Amino acid sequence: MSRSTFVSFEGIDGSGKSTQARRLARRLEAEGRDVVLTREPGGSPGAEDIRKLVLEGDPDRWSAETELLLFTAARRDHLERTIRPALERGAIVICDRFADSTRAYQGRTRGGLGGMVDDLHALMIGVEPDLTILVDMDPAAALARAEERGGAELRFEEFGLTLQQEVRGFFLDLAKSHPARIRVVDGDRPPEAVEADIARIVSDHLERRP
Ligand SMILES: Nc1ncnc2c1ncn2[C@@H]1O[C@H](COP(=O)(O)OP(=O)(O)OP(=O)(O)O)[C@@H](O)[C@H]1O
Ligand SMILES: Cc1cn([C@H]2C[C@H](O)[C@@H](COP(=O)(O)O)O2)c(=O)[nH]c1=O
Repeated sequence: MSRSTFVSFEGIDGSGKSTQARRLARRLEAEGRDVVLTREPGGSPGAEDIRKLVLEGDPDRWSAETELLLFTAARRDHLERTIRPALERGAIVICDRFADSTRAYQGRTRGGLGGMVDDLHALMIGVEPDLTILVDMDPAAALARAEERGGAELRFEEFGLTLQQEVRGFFLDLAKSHPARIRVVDGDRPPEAVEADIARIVSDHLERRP
């Protein structure tokens, strides 16, 4: 019987995904569980190289289609080298962004390549998280946080608030159509309060898994 679980975090830039993914990993490790904390794009040596190609430098370097292929190539390598081996040994994988980010950014708001995103996912990835935590918050507040943090991704600046609002709306719609997998958490609260909600959702999920 497999005890593996695949949890992803999604949300707009600056919403607190990485903070909460780290907190969840620490909490589960403290319970003595085997946890792999990873991220996308990235999470394997090859995928981290692709991350640099796609996120750094001139944002117009790649067409929308090429960018989609790069994100998909990174995910395939990440899946083969990090996610699948961890799940096969029964670990809990916590991934900061996964395929819902491609659906949002390349599929809708940036690339408008929805059909191609779905086809490539079916052909090359074929895996969905068991549970997705959508950290939801107002984009203006998230931008203020990211600016305070410093070193905000170039992509965030390029997108601007209108696009982040669209991404937020897309994620919320996706959550409505996948209520069993995607759980929405209000990210605009102190980190401890957000963490407590996520801990409750994850521990319910772990108790109920087959
Ligand atoms: N609940 C919170 N309240 C206030 N500040 C927060 C909260 N959660 C995270 N932060 C701070 O906001 C900034 C962005 O957080 P974080 O990097 O976790 O977001 P993210 O969603 O992973 O961002 P990105 O997608 O841009 O990488 C960091 O400086 C972090 O310390
Ligand atoms: C996985 C994935 C990510 N993106 C975008 C979303 C963000 O703007 C950056 C990643 O930055 P983060 O600080 O690591 O959150 O990349 C995307 O457009 N498509 C994807 O599939």
